[in-house]
Amino acid sequence: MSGASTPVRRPLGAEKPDQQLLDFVGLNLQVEESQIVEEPPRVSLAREKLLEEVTRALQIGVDNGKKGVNLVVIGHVDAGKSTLMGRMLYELGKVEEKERLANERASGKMGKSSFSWAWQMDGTAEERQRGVTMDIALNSFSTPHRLVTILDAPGHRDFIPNMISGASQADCALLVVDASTGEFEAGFDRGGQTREHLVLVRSLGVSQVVVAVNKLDVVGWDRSRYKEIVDALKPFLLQTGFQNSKIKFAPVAAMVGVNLIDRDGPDGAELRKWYQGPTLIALLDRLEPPARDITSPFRFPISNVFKGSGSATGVTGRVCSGAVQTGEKLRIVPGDEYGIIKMISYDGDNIPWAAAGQTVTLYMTAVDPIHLNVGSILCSPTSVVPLATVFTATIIVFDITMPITAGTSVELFHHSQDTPAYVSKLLSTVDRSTGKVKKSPRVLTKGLSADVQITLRSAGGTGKAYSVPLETFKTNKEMGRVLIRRGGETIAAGRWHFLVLLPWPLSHGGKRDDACLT
Ligand SMILES: Nc1nc2c(ncn2[C@@H]2O[C@H](COP(=O)(O)OP(=O)(O)OP(=O)(O)O)[C@@H](O)[C@H]2O)c(=O)[nH]1
Repeated sequence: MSGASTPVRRPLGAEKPDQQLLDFVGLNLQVEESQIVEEPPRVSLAREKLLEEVTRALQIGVDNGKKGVNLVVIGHVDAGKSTLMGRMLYELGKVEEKERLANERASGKMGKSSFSWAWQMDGTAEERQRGVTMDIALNSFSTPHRLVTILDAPGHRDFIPNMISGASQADCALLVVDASTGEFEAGFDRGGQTREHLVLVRSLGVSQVVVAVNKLDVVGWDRSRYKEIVDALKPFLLQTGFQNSKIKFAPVAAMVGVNLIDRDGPDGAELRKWYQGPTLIALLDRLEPPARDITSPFRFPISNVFKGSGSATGVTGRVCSGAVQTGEKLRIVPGDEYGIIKMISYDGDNIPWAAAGQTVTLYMTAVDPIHLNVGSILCSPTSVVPLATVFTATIIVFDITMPITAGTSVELFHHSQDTPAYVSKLLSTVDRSTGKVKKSPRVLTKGLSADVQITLRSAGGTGKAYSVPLETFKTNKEMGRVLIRRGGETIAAGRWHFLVLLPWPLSHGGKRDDACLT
């Protein structure tokens, strides 16, 4: 089973290296970390009290009443996603002038000065050398009413698995399109990532989208070009399932910082002649916070793992459901291991608890880091997420050219995990316009809705089938969504309905969701 992404470069709230440990290294007196026995922290609130406090805090919001939202930044390769985010962080005072100058100098030295803003987000040497984002970059900023966690996704089709991992942690999407001649079309045509990203995020439950029509400086702030792009995108967005009221557009130029925070100054003069609408930041400030399922059992799919200080291991992800506090013991699925939360970090601050909808880092102790993997789920020990190897799902087939038949090999994406599988049975199709059901179809073609059975393949040479921690859509929406890919192309999105569970002891605590059969 392969993890979709590499360790996060800049985890929210990542700690500085432990100075005491560094001193020991310097003196050649380093003690084995396993010898340092730390007393794990204890929980401070009873469960009812914790839920009361979480409910109250979420109602009033954090940091002077700000509500948190998770925003995935999507779009075709080179649309300007990282530049937009880098520039926005600077305009919002999240990037020091000296850091900006350092990026400008260093990118200039490499002959890549046009990427100097993107360097704020694209932190690895390889990304900077190639001028492409490869993995999800995490960052955050505040608007007057929102605390926005941003997940800057790669645009290149080779890195779609990383993009899926980012999108599955998001509540809203910021789509960046390149307005320059021919470039919008290249991204929007079949095979471009504009369409694919939009379909993917919508299938993963994202229902709000803000579109930044970028690089308008390149086309001389041509109003008709802006309108042409809005007119082309709007019907597609509606068709993909976004509601009209949840779609917003803003004309911008990320590179020169026009209409991000304001459009004052000479660079914004042309735009001011024909645009009086909101700035990009004003649109982001109105994003609706997600519905938070804090009373369901705790579920936390791990999207990144890194070494924290001392004996703790940092795991980053978005809480799908429930709430936890420091000192709580969590079960790691798959496997039989438990760990204890030593510390919780949100937007760089240590916080006492984390709840559904928040992207946080949990520093886990009392567990060997070998058991903490990208794609694993941390969950409440009293309500363990079941493991499944065969299940049925209702899928919507995307715009494919080669039909799906029984036996088709696929890659199954669930949060940050991709697993080899195959479509073992075609159960039925439903005509989406007439509602007519057809049993046992022979093939599935584009646009169909179908019930299929999916079986995970066996792990290379072991003969033992893979299993994934999942729940039916009815039990937990965020744990019940799946994307199906074949040969680097996303061919369908689905919802789990029925799990054939692994026998005890592999699936401790799991229950058949027979209600979903009806
Ligand atoms: N003229 C102009 N160029 C821009 C603007 N925004 C971005 N660019 C340029 O477009 C190129 C690509 O920008 P990136 O920010 O790396 O694009 P990206 O979408 O993050 O790319 P990937 O993440 O690799 O898909 C860079 O050379 C930027 O300088 C803009 O508003 N105007």
